[in-house]
Amino acid sequence: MAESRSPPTPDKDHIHINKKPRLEPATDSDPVDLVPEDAVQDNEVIESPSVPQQLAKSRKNKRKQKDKIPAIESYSTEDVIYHDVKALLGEDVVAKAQEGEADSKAPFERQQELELVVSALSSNGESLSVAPAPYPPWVILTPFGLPGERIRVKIYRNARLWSYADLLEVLEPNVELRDMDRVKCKYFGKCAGCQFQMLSYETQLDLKRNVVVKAYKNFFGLPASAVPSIQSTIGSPLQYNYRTKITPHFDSPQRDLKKHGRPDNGSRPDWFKIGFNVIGTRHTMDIEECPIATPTLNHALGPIRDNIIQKMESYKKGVSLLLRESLEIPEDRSPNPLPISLSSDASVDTLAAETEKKLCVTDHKGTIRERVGDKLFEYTAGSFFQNNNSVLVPLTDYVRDCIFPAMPSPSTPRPTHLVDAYCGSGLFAITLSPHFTRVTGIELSVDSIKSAKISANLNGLSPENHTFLSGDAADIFATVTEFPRAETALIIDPPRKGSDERFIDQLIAFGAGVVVYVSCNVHTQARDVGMILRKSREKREKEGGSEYVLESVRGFDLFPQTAHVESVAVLRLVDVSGA
Ligand SMILES: C[S@@+](CC[C@H](N)C(=O)[O-])C[C@H]1O[C@@H](n2cnc3c(N)ncnc32)[C@H](O)[C@@H]1O
Repeated sequence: MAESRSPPTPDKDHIHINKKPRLEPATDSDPVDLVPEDAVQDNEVIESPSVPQQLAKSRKNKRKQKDKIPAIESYSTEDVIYHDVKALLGEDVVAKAQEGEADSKAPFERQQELELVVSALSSNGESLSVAPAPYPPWVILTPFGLPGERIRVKIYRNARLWSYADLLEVLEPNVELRDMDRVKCKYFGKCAGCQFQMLSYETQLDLKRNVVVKAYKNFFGLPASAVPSIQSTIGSPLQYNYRTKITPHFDSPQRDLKKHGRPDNGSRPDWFKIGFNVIGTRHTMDIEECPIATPTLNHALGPIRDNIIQKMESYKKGVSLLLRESLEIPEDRSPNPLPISLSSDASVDTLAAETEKKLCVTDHKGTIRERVGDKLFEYTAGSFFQNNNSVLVPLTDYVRDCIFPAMPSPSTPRPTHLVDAYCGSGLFAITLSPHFTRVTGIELSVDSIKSAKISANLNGLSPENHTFLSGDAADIFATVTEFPRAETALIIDPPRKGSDERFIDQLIAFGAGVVVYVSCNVHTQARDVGMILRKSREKREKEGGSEYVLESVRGFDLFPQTAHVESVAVLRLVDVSGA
């Protein structure tokens, strides 16, 4: 899951919002080649020149564009798109285009309008369409299009081998996939938060499975035979009203206040927008409610917005707000009593959880209390915690079941010790603690480690058997030398960039019996899992003994209605000598 584990959601944190460039979709790094938004009017009608005219015109800009298009960083969003584009155009075609440097010669002008037929969806959720003849091999990425649909788009940026476009119109919808009656949000199609509201939930889960399949195909680095069949994606119990944290933002109102003043009746002027980004841009759109956020947050949003509008003059800079749901914390800080009906029936749990009083915390330093099954967590509002509470019991139960399979092989020892690397506020360490005699977690954020210790105490876990250390994940191995290695389960849950070689080298040297790798970025997960398997084999070939095998990989849906997928990979140390 992520340093900010969030997928490309409405709440991309930024405090000062002065520039308004175009954004690359779902990028991990800073956007590049940004077009000043003011230059592009959404409803501007551009007359399309003929194809030869367009090609001639674009030649003029070729050199300029090439200089501006940066190299693709491995495992970045662009790298993921590049692999999707390669699959669509064909490796040979791409190699040829790269040889002749045709990959940087975009055949389109910005703002050019085109009609396209969508071929596939990218791993980031945009539609992919191949430019029709006589254009050279080129792909156009457009949000909200679906495979098989005929769409009208407007190009807004060119990259190597592909261009980004806005969707203007769906000319022929794919009625098997698209049902606009499913859409619950009036901002859908413009807001950057959700991509999939028009799809059935089953289709969303299938698409996410496909993202995992492609990630292990493109980024694993070992033969496909080392990857078991990717299992179906496990869904979220709540598919709307699940987000327990949102961060709407607004720009500094000062310039517009000077220019336009404000309405006498104190209402919000049209130019002052409090909300999330318009897709593909850093323009803020005004959002009064967000159907994927919890009712508590939506309820709080209205008064928070009203208050900001009243005090508008006092904001000298843009602000990123924080709205985070919390259980009410008793004055004596005692644990909240368990809901009456915690049971194996998830719907009953949901009802029970709904009976607990919730409130919205807006102070980054405020304390959040959250329940996951029968465990309580306390953490600082501004620090990392998963944003979909409804899926946390299924997720932690699933990780538990992977560690303790229903039918373990007789030669596999039962884990008794748990190491939770990148533990955050101790989600896995604390929820799984009843199944282990010793638990230890490590985490870079001192604040989160403090929270993990507080939460351990809140749940009555003894500090002797439950230790939490702040530091780099790789340092954990030196502190657990007395843990029985074959009986140790290791959970890894790094940020989006994945783990690193130093950690993986020590993981291999330590040799925990089972490793569960949870990740909000399946592409870096695939890379790291490939590295673990390769290094483990090298060690076994040199020293003998056991080697890790990849037992299972499956997606988890932490963010319904968006293209984001969490992935859980399970590796077990097995004696392969007889194999
Ligand atoms: C995706 S979060 C997972 C947290 C936790 N497992 C959970 O689910 O709540 C990743 C965590 O890794 C931490 N982190 C990042 N780099 C790290 C490192 N080198 N060593 C230890 N922790 C790190 C971040 O602070 C963050 O809390």
